[in-house]
Amino acid sequence: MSQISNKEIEQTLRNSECLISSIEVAAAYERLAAQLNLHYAGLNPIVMVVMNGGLIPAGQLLTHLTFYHRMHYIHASRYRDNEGTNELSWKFKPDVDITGEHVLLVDDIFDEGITLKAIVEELKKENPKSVDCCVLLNKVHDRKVDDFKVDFVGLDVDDRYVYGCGMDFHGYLRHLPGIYAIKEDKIPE
Ligand SMILES: O=P(O)(O)OC[C@H]1O[C@H](OP(=O)(O)OP(=O)(O)O)[C@H](O)[C@@H]1O
Ligand code: HPA
Repeated sequence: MSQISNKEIEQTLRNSECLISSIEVAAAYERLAAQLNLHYAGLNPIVMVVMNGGLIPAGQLLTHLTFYHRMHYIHASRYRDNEGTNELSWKFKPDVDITGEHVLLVDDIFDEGITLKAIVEELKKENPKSVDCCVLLNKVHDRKVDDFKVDFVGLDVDDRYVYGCGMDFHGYLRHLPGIYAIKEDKIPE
């Protein structure tokens, strides 16, 4: 992803509105961690971070976990092929044997679900004991992939392009501690 100027980023921040505050996000991590702590108590799972977006949610969640776990990462991204269909491009497949293991995927957002559905399908080929998905955000719309649901959701978010908490605006602003979107009247035509 190519660089954009600091001026453009500052303009973006001025045109942004906060949809979910850092306080609400922090509370969501605590709620999610409480659910995960109940579910995984004694199960000794592998927590697999879906890079890049899952990095910050996982980092925040992991400090609240009370069950023993190992941490790995996976890197896959959606792209549109020449036919306009969504494909998943693998950048890093985990180099860990997950056969017979409980696996918890952690990502930032469940949008259409293309990414997590494809990752889960791929991981299931290795016969893990379980594969579950935890996301900070669920984007609310009716364009989800068929026959797939995530298991642990922090918060619902409106059907807008959002950034912060791991999610990027042209590769930037993943570090923002709340969830932001461009103000409706500032979205370019
Ligand atoms: O539910 P979906 O419609 O599949 O979209 C969600 C996925 O898209 C984003 O990743 P992206 O491929 O943009 O890469 P990134 O993690 O590097 O931002 C996000 O981090 C999720 O993994
Ligand atoms: O709204 C979004 N923001 C950032 N990355 C994303 N990937 C899917 N949806 C989004």
